[in-house]
Amino acid sequence: MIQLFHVSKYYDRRLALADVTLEIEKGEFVLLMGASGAGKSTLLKLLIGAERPEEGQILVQGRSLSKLRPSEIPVLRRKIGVVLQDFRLLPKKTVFDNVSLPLLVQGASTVEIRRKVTDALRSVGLDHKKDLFPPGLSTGEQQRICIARAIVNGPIMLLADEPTGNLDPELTSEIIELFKSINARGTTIIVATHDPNVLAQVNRRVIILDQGKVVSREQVCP
Ligand SMILES: Nc1ncnc2c1ncn2[C@@H]1O[C@H](COP(=O)(O)OP(=O)(O)OP(=O)(O)O)[C@@H](O)[C@H]1O
Repeated sequence: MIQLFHVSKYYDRRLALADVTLEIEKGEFVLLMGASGAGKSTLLKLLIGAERPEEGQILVQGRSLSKLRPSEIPVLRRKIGVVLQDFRLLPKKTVFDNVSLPLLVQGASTVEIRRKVTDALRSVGLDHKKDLFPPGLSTGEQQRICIARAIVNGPIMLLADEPTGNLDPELTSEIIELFKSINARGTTIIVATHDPNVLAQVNRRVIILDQGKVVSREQVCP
């Protein structure tokens, strides 16, 4: 699904990722851990084509990202759902409209939008809140809406950057359970976090970054 070969990324002359080589299989649920500044977000940005490496090669489904034409980047993005710590929901749009945004951008039909948004909202258990506005929802619910928005396109992989950063341990558990159920349906999931609560609940492979280098890529437990 994802292969990185000797990938290095610099911001100006500052090294953010150093000679990273790793592989993530289809259907894996991987945690990306490391201290602040270790390079977790940078790695996720490289995978969605938001940043480009100065050295090395990144393949997603066997295709080299460096060989994608600019017009192909949006096609790649459609295959990848992204969940961030700060929700970035539009406060004046309903839950339904927020989740439908990625489909609207692609010019999906009204019928397709209704079907896919309803499915995504059901997956996160919030279809009954579709007509509400984000400020009227709890923090955990807002994060679940973000997850619905990220999966509405049926992505091949879901990348989450500190998705539980604003949540208490109970809500963190809810979100992790949701990721597990999405992963069980076949979506590859990569979660960047330094939250030990996430590590405690996700007994899967952990890739640890330290100052831009991969220092461990253990299979913690199947
Ligand atoms: N746009 C940028 N311009 C310059 N330097 C950057 C930029 N983005 C990240 N960096 C630097 O690159 C390094 C890696 O940052 P990155 O955000 O990937 O780390 P992180 O592990 O995600 O950290 P955090 O957990 O705090 O989000 C850091 O030294 C950071 O200061």
